[in-house]
Amino acid sequence: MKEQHFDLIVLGSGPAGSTVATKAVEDGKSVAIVESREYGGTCALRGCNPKKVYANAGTLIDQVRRAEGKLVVGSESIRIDWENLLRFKQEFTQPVKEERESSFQSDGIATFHGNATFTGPNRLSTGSELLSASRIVIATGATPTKIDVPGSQHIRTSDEFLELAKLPKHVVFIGGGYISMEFAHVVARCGSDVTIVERDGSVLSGFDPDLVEQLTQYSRRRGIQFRFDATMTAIESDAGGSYRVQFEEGEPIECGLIVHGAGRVPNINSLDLQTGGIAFDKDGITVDKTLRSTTNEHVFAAGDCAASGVPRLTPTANEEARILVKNLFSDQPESIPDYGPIPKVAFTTPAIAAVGLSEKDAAKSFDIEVRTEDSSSWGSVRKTGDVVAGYKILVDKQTDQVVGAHLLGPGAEETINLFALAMKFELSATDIKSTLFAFPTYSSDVRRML
Ligand SMILES: Cc1cc2nc3c(=O)[nH]c(=O)nc-3n(C[C@H](O)[C@H](O)[C@H](O)COP(=O)(O)OP(=O)(O)OC[C@H]3O[C@@H](n4cnc5c(N)ncnc54)[C@H](O)[C@@H]3O)c2cc1C
Ligand SMILES: NC(=O)c1ccc[n+]([C@@H]2O[C@H](COP(=O)([O-])OP(=O)(O)OC[C@H]3O[C@@H](n4cnc5c(N)ncnc54)[C@H](O)[C@@H]3O)[C@@H](O)[C@H]2O)c1
Repeated sequence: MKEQHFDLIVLGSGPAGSTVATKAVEDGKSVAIVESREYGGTCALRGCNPKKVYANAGTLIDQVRRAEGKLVVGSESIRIDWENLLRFKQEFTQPVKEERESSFQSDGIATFHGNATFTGPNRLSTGSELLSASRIVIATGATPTKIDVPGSQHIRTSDEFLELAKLPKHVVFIGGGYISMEFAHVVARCGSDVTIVERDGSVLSGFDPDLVEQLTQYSRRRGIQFRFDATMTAIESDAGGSYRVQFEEGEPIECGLIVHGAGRVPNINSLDLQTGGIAFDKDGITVDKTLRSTTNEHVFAAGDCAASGVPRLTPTANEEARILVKNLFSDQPESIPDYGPIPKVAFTTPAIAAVGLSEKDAAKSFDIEVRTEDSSSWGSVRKTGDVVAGYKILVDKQTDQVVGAHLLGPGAEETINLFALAMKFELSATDIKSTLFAFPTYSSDVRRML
């Protein structure tokens, strides 16, 4: 088989890989991209975007039901039609699958299909082609962590959940992180029973514990059940298509579907990194600050598969790709990602959001003032019907700067970006409070929070 040579080969066509390939070809490099599944990556096909279609349905139903007898009447007849929702979601994902590869090709990028594996420090096989390049970027994303219990083959991934044609009567989510909480809020609004099984004592560990507790109570009122401190021991299936989840302690749970929400790990196992001389550990490909492999000068990594120490999210993948392109062909790579404070949002209904330090970490480094309140009774929130809301803003007393912002409630997913902006550009709490915001909006509540 004849080997094809390029200036750059990119592995993976998610946010990180796509940005790198497109920018490098604009800079006049010969570029190839290899994708093992459909072109488009997780965010566009199996993550952020399709997930948000589902979350929007949950939020819409919730808004209408909460507004019953106040803003609207007759909401009892409104429901989510799962098959219809699936079709609507496919309107967003289907064109990506079809258009992304042809868009690369029209940009002059050579596209390959297959699971890339290293056959040398700068050589790869796609299974049917041999490729080499002076630079290789690994952007292969993340994959669900292995759950090691008998019967684990019955656990469906989030990819499969997003393609589900019919929603069963009872869904169990394993793990209480982003994926489970976001999907559970939709499933509950569809009228199915939902149980979240979490090995720790609470859900959403990256968010403010007090706001998480408020959200957990509210989720219970919306029909979501929680099984905390749970150790799953086995999954049994019966011929009728139902499952029984067994635990070390407590009653088993019968259900029609079990979904994986127990975390994702770098998707690097099938790359044969040893043959490529590329160091890695459980956090992913070992990279220096410029995102170059610490052991192979031809190789860089970005996004979910790189051990860059930041949350595995689309904005961080994009930032890494932007920086990595500057370093790829430089004799002395020196650009480093400017992540700034990274906002995080779980798209539950309502959303929970955070940026900057947690209260615990902030108290270690600063003399902080904690401004916090249950804001469920504030006018902006009450106008939408009965819902939960709260905030916790951490202000450094010495500089008057916000070092952490934590929000729960309607609009939290948007308002958190104001705090990210203010923190990145070191505005003081007084600066933010002195800014006029359009009223009545959720963001105008920020002045009251400060
Ligand atoms: C259900 C879900 C919801 C999410 N929601 C959000 C959200 O709301 N906001 C947010 O910021 N983030 C969200 N994320 C995370 C976000 O999707 C990822 O952080 C982001 O996609 C990472 O981009 P990436 O380019 O590193 O990897 P990916 O987008 O995962 O792309 C990697 C690509 O590499 C391909 N690949 C893998 N191995 C090989 C190989 N050996 N050879 C060739 N190709 C290979 C894969 O098929 C894939 O297409 C969500 C994730 C999931 C699963
Ligand atoms: N809105 C968003 O930005 C968003 C949404 C979805 C996914 N994501 C990304 O995808 C990643 C994966 O999401 P996720 O929800 O799978 O993971 P997660 O890391 O958010 O949460 C995993 C949870 O599962 C628990 N757990 C692990 N093993 C378990 C077991 N055997 N039994 C019971 N509980 C167990 C953990 O204690 C943890 O609470 C996220 O970390 C994030 O990077 C982001």
